[in-house]
Amino acid sequence: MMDAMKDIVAQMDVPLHCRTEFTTQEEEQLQAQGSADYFLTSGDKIRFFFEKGVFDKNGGFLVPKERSLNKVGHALHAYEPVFKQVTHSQNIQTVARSLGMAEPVVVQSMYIFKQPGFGGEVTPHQDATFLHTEQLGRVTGFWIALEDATEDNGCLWFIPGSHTSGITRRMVRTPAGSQPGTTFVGSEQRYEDGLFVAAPVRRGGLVLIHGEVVHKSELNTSDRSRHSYSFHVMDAQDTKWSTENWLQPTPELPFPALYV
Ligand SMILES: O=C(O)CCC(=O)C(=O)O
Ligand SMILES: [Fe+2]
Repeated sequence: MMDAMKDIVAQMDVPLHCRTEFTTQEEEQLQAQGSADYFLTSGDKIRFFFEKGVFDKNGGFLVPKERSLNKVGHALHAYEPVFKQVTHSQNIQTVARSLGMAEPVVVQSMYIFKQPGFGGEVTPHQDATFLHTEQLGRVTGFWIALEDATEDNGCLWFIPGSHTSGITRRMVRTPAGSQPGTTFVGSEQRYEDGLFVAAPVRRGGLVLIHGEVVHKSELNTSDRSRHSYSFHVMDAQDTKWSTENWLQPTPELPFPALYV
Protein backbone atom coordinates (compact mmCIF):
# COMPACT_ATOMS: atom_id res chain seq x y z
CA MET A 1 0.00 0.00 0.00
CA MET A 2 2.88 2.38 0.78
CA ASP A 3 4.48 1.64 -2.59
CA ALA A 4 1.16 2.09 -4.37
CA MET A 5 0.67 5.44 -2.64
CA LYS A 6 4.16 6.55 -3.66
CA ASP A 7 3.15 6.04 -7.30
CA ILE A 8 -0.18 7.83 -6.81
CA VAL A 9 1.62 10.83 -5.27
CA ALA A 10 4.28 10.83 -8.00
CA GLN A 11 1.47 11.25 -10.56
CA MET A 12 -0.47 13.76 -8.49
CA ASP A 13 -1.66 16.75 -10.46
CA VAL A 14 -3.83 19.09 -8.42
CA PRO A 15 -5.20 22.29 -9.98
CA LEU A 16 -4.13 25.42 -8.12
CA HIS A 17 -7.62 26.33 -6.87
CA CYS A 18 -7.98 22.85 -5.35
CA ARG A 19 -4.83 22.98 -3.26
CA THR A 20 -6.82 22.81 -0.13
CA GLU A 21 -5.39 22.57 3.36
CA PHE A 22 -7.13 19.91 5.39
CA THR A 23 -8.06 20.70 8.95
CA THR A 24 -10.38 19.25 11.54
CA GLN A 25 -10.41 22.55 13.47
CA GLU A 26 -13.99 23.76 13.08
CA GLU A 27 -13.16 27.45 12.96
CA GLU A 28 -10.79 26.85 10.06
CA GLN A 29 -13.25 24.85 8.02
CA LEU A 30 -14.80 27.83 6.25
CA GLN A 31 -13.34 27.00 2.90
CA ALA A 32 -13.09 28.87 -0.35
CA GLN A 33 -15.71 27.64 -2.81
CA GLY A 34 -13.31 25.84 -5.16
CA SER A 35 -11.91 23.73 -2.37
CA ALA A 36 -15.37 23.06 -0.85
CA ASP A 37 -16.42 21.52 -4.18
CA TYR A 38 -13.16 19.59 -4.41
CA PHE A 39 -13.96 17.99 -1.03
CA LEU A 40 -17.71 17.50 -1.58
CA THR A 41 -17.22 15.66 -4.86
CA SER A 42 -14.33 13.50 -3.63
CA GLY A 43 -16.48 10.54 -2.51
CA ASP A 44 -16.03 8.66 -5.78
CA LYS A 45 -12.58 9.99 -6.67
CA ILE A 46 -8.92 9.97 -5.67
CA ARG A 47 -8.27 13.45 -4.29
CA PHE A 48 -5.45 15.13 -2.41
CA PHE A 49 -5.71 17.17 0.80
CA PHE A 50 -2.74 19.09 2.13
CA GLU A 51 -1.16 20.11 5.41
CA LYS A 52 -1.13 23.72 6.51
CA GLY A 53 1.65 25.99 5.32
CA VAL A 54 2.92 23.81 2.47
CA PHE A 55 2.16 26.29 -0.34
CA ASP A 56 3.69 29.64 -1.20
CA LYS A 57 1.37 32.48 -2.15
CA ASN A 58 1.25 31.32 -5.77
CA GLY A 59 0.26 27.79 -4.83
CA GLY A 60 3.76 26.40 -5.38
CA PHE A 61 5.08 23.71 -3.06
CA LEU A 62 7.28 24.85 -0.14
CA VAL A 63 8.10 21.26 0.82
CA PRO A 64 8.71 18.15 -1.32
CA LYS A 65 5.27 17.23 -2.63
CA GLU A 66 5.30 13.79 -0.98
CA ARG A 67 5.75 15.62 2.35
CA SER A 68 2.90 18.05 1.69
CA LEU A 69 -0.07 15.73 2.03
CA ASN A 70 -2.42 15.32 4.96
CA LYS A 71 -4.52 12.65 3.26
CA VAL A 72 -5.75 11.11 0.04
CA GLY A 73 -9.41 10.10 -0.27
CA HIS A 74 -12.09 8.97 -0.57
CA ALA A 75 -12.39 6.11 -3.11
CA LEU A 76 -9.07 4.26 -2.95
CA HIS A 77 -11.07 1.12 -2.14
CA ALA A 78 -12.84 1.33 -5.49
CA TYR A 79 -10.27 2.59 -7.96
CA GLU A 80 -6.75 1.72 -6.75
CA PRO A 81 -6.08 -2.01 -7.23
CA VAL A 82 -3.90 -2.59 -4.15
CA PHE A 83 -6.30 -0.76 -1.85
CA LYS A 84 -9.28 -2.47 -3.45
CA GLN A 85 -7.68 -5.85 -2.87
CA VAL A 86 -6.87 -5.17 0.79
CA THR A 87 -10.29 -3.67 1.51
CA HIS A 88 -12.10 -6.70 0.09
CA SER A 89 -9.60 -9.32 1.28
CA GLN A 90 -10.71 -12.54 2.91
CA ASN A 91 -9.24 -11.40 6.25
CA ILE A 92 -11.25 -8.20 6.26
CA GLN A 93 -14.40 -10.05 5.20
CA THR A 94 -13.87 -12.47 8.07
CA VAL A 95 -13.53 -9.61 10.56
CA ALA A 96 -16.73 -8.01 9.25
CA ARG A 97 -18.60 -11.31 9.57
CA SER A 98 -17.28 -11.76 13.10
CA LEU A 99 -18.72 -8.34 13.97
CA GLY A 100 -22.10 -9.65 12.83
CA MET A 101 -22.42 -7.47 9.73
CA ALA A 102 -25.17 -8.81 7.50
CA GLU A 103 -24.79 -6.55 4.47
CA PRO A 104 -21.56 -4.55 4.77
CA VAL A 105 -20.82 -1.86 2.19
CA VAL A 106 -17.73 0.34 1.94
CA VAL A 107 -18.63 4.02 2.11
CA GLN A 108 -15.21 5.70 1.99
CA SER A 109 -11.48 5.17 2.31
CA MET A 110 -8.52 7.38 3.10
CA TYR A 111 -4.77 7.26 3.33
CA ILE A 112 -3.47 9.46 6.15
CA PHE A 113 0.20 10.49 6.18
CA LYS A 114 0.82 12.18 9.58
CA GLN A 115 3.97 13.75 8.22
CA PRO A 116 7.01 13.85 10.52
CA GLY A 117 7.20 17.10 12.49
CA PHE A 118 3.94 18.69 11.32
CA GLY A 119 1.35 15.98 10.52
CA GLY A 120 -1.76 17.74 11.84
CA GLU A 121 -3.92 16.64 14.74
CA VAL A 122 -7.35 15.07 14.22
CA THR A 123 -9.54 16.73 16.83
CA PRO A 124 -11.83 14.59 19.06
CA HIS A 125 -14.79 13.33 17.07
CA GLN A 126 -17.21 10.50 16.47
CA ASP A 127 -17.26 9.08 12.95
CA ALA A 128 -21.07 9.06 12.98
CA THR A 129 -20.84 12.89 12.97
CA PHE A 130 -19.59 12.67 9.39
CA LEU A 131 -21.04 9.32 8.29
CA HIS A 132 -24.50 9.45 9.77
CA THR A 133 -27.17 6.78 9.62
CA GLU A 134 -30.67 7.10 11.01
CA GLN A 135 -29.94 4.13 13.27
CA LEU A 136 -26.82 4.29 15.39
CA GLY A 137 -24.24 1.54 15.63
CA ARG A 138 -24.14 0.78 11.91
CA VAL A 139 -20.76 2.21 10.86
CA THR A 140 -17.35 0.77 11.73
CA GLY A 141 -13.94 2.14 10.82
CA PHE A 142 -11.20 -0.29 9.80
CA TRP A 143 -7.89 1.47 10.47
CA ILE A 144 -4.66 -0.22 9.40
CA ALA A 145 -1.27 1.02 10.62
CA LEU A 146 1.18 0.99 7.71
CA GLU A 147 3.96 2.10 10.07
CA ASP A 148 4.30 1.71 13.82
CA ALA A 149 1.88 4.18 15.44
CA THR A 150 3.14 5.46 18.78
CA GLU A 151 2.25 8.28 21.15
CA ASP A 152 4.88 10.58 19.69
CA ASN A 153 4.07 10.06 16.00
CA GLY A 154 0.30 10.47 16.37
CA CYS A 155 -1.38 7.16 17.23
CA LEU A 156 -5.12 7.00 17.85
CA TRP A 157 -6.59 7.80 21.29
CA PHE A 158 -10.03 6.73 22.53
CA ILE A 159 -12.42 7.50 25.38
CA PRO A 160 -13.44 4.06 26.69
CA GLY A 161 -17.22 3.62 26.85
CA SER A 162 -17.96 6.79 24.87
CA HIS A 163 -19.68 4.80 22.13
CA THR A 164 -22.72 4.30 24.33
CA SER A 165 -24.00 7.88 24.68
CA GLY A 166 -25.14 8.75 21.15
CA ILE A 167 -23.71 11.62 19.11
CA THR A 168 -23.63 15.33 19.79
CA ARG A 169 -22.78 16.81 16.41
CA ARG A 170 -23.59 16.16 12.76
CA MET A 171 -21.94 17.50 9.65
CA VAL A 172 -24.60 18.18 7.01
CA ARG A 173 -24.63 19.58 3.50
CA THR A 174 -25.78 23.17 3.28
CA PRO A 175 -29.38 23.32 2.02
CA ALA A 176 -30.14 23.45 -1.70
CA GLY A 177 -30.15 27.04 -2.92
CA SER A 178 -27.23 28.15 -0.74
CA GLN A 179 -23.51 27.87 -1.55
CA PRO A 180 -22.64 24.16 -1.73
CA GLY A 181 -20.67 23.27 1.38
CA THR A 182 -21.09 21.71 4.78
CA THR A 183 -22.09 22.96 8.17
CA PHE A 184 -22.43 21.46 11.65
CA VAL A 185 -25.62 20.84 13.58
CA GLY A 186 -24.98 20.61 17.31
CA SER A 187 -21.52 20.92 18.76
CA GLU A 188 -18.74 18.64 19.88
CA GLN A 189 -18.54 18.35 23.64
CA ARG A 190 -15.28 19.34 25.26
CA TYR A 191 -13.53 16.26 26.54
CA GLU A 192 -10.92 16.26 29.31
CA ASP A 193 -7.54 15.16 27.94
CA GLY A 194 -7.27 12.71 30.84
CA LEU A 195 -10.23 10.67 29.55
CA PHE A 196 -8.37 9.51 26.44
CA VAL A 197 -6.42 6.25 26.36
CA ALA A 198 -3.68 5.84 23.75
CA ALA A 199 -3.93 2.95 21.29
CA PRO A 200 -0.42 2.49 19.94
CA VAL A 201 -0.15 -0.33 17.38
CA ARG A 202 2.57 -1.94 15.35
CA ARG A 203 2.81 -1.68 11.60
CA GLY A 204 0.24 -4.06 10.14
CA GLY A 205 -2.09 -3.77 13.13
CA LEU A 206 -5.81 -3.27 12.57
CA VAL A 207 -7.83 -0.97 14.84
CA LEU A 208 -11.62 -1.24 14.67
CA ILE A 209 -13.37 2.05 15.37
CA HIS A 210 -16.99 1.99 16.55
CA GLY A 211 -18.98 4.69 14.71
CA GLU A 212 -19.89 6.45 17.95
CA VAL A 213 -16.68 6.13 19.96
CA VAL A 214 -14.91 9.44 20.68
CA HIS A 215 -11.39 9.36 19.26
CA LYS A 216 -8.60 11.66 18.14
CA SER A 217 -4.95 11.71 17.11
CA GLU A 218 -2.33 14.29 18.05
CA LEU A 219 0.11 16.34 16.06
CA ASN A 220 3.09 14.25 14.97
CA THR A 221 5.99 15.81 16.86
CA SER A 222 8.43 13.03 15.97
CA ASP A 223 10.74 12.67 13.01
CA ARG A 224 8.88 9.54 11.82
CA SER A 225 5.78 9.52 9.64
CA ARG A 226 2.69 7.54 10.66
CA HIS A 227 1.01 6.34 7.49
CA SER A 228 -2.32 4.58 7.83
CA TYR A 229 -5.04 3.30 5.53
CA SER A 230 -8.59 3.39 6.83
CA PHE A 231 -11.99 2.69 5.38
CA HIS A 232 -15.47 2.83 6.81
CA VAL A 233 -18.02 0.09 6.46
CA MET A 234 -21.78 0.37 6.98
CA ASP A 235 -24.01 -2.59 7.64
CA ALA A 236 -26.66 -1.64 5.08
CA GLN A 237 -29.27 -4.12 6.30
CA ASP A 238 -32.25 -2.14 7.62
CA THR A 239 -30.10 1.02 7.70
CA LYS A 240 -30.87 4.42 6.22
CA TRP A 241 -27.86 6.48 5.13
CA SER A 242 -28.52 10.16 5.85
CA THR A 243 -29.26 12.12 2.68
CA GLU A 244 -27.74 15.13 4.48
CA ASN A 245 -24.27 13.52 4.73
CA TRP A 246 -21.52 15.21 2.72
CA LEU A 247 -20.78 11.79 1.21
CA GLN A 248 -23.41 10.30 -1.08
CA PRO A 249 -23.37 7.21 -3.25
CA THR A 250 -23.21 8.22 -6.92
CA PRO A 251 -24.28 6.45 -10.12
CA GLU A 252 -20.56 5.96 -10.88
CA LEU A 253 -19.91 4.55 -7.42
CA PRO A 254 -22.82 3.17 -5.41
CA PHE A 255 -21.40 2.00 -2.06
CA PRO A 256 -19.71 -1.31 -3.04
CA ALA A 257 -20.47 -4.51 -1.14
CA LEU A 258 -17.66 -5.69 1.12
CA TYR A 259 -18.44 -9.36 0.65
CA VAL A 260 -17.54 -10.40 -2.87
O1 LIG B 1 -5.72 8.40 11.42
C1 LIG B 1 -6.09 9.35 12.15
O2 LIG B 1 -5.31 10.11 12.68
C2 LIG B 1 -7.56 9.56 12.41
C3 LIG B 1 -8.40 8.58 11.67
C4 LIG B 1 -9.83 8.61 12.00
O3 LIG B 1 -10.33 9.39 12.77
C5 LIG B 1 -10.69 7.58 11.35
O4 LIG B 1 -10.18 6.80 10.50
O5 LIG B 1 -11.88 7.54 11.66
FE1 LIG C 1 -12.46 9.07 12.93
